[in-house]
Amino acid sequence: MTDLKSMLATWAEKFRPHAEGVDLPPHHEQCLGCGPDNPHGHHLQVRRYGDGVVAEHTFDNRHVGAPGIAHGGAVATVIDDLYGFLLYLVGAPAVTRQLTVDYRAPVMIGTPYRMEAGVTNQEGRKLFLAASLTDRDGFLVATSTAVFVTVGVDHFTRGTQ
Ligand SMILES: CCCCCCCCCC(=O)SCCNC(=O)CCNC(=O)[C@H](O)C(C)(C)COP(=O)(O)OP(=O)(O)OC[C@H]1O[C@@H](n2cnc3c(N)ncnc32)[C@H](O)[C@@H]1OP(=O)(O)O
Repeated sequence: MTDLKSMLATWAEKFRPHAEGVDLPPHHEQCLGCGPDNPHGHHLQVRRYGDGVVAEHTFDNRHVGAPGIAHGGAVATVIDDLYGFLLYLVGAPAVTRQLTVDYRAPVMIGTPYRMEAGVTNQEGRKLFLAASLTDRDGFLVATSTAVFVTVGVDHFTRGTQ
């Protein structure tokens, strides 16, 4: 279980400007999307790309739904986590309030995809986000939108005592 205090201790290093092209730090070691120590996780590696973020990702047999095809929930998980890296650029923690995925074509197991995400609008605490998943030929296989709402540290401490 990730210790909340140690996660918070890393925030100053995370929620700050990051250089273009450099790997962004995982949310925490056990994060389902990006944690390097989670054996069930996706181990997503994400870089800053202009005002957005980008990742190359390949789903494996742990994430299969229909034979040979990534489970839609696994795809949504990775997109949701990709959005979480935009928060470093925004400079504030936030959580997913709404997530939509338009599955335009099957996401194949063992096939590398490029994922991009960016902030389309910000209104008060609301962050409006968008993402896409394309194959090596640039064919669009999925698009997504999300609303994240910024929260204070108390959001993460609630229910942990
Ligand atoms: C940071 C380190 C970790 C990062 C990891 C990132 C990757 C993973 C991301 C996740 O998986 S997060 C986990 C899944 N999400 C949650 O557990 C969130 C559960 N929901 C909540 O805790 C609350 O609903 C939430 C904190 C999001 C909002 O509750 P609040 O009571 O603080 O706010 P409120 O409901 O009043 O909404 C705030 C504003 O957003 C607006 N809003 C809410 N839902 C909306 C929506 N769907 N569309 C547009 N606007 C929306 C709402 O109208 C309002 O606008 P105004 O401020 O203008 O009045």
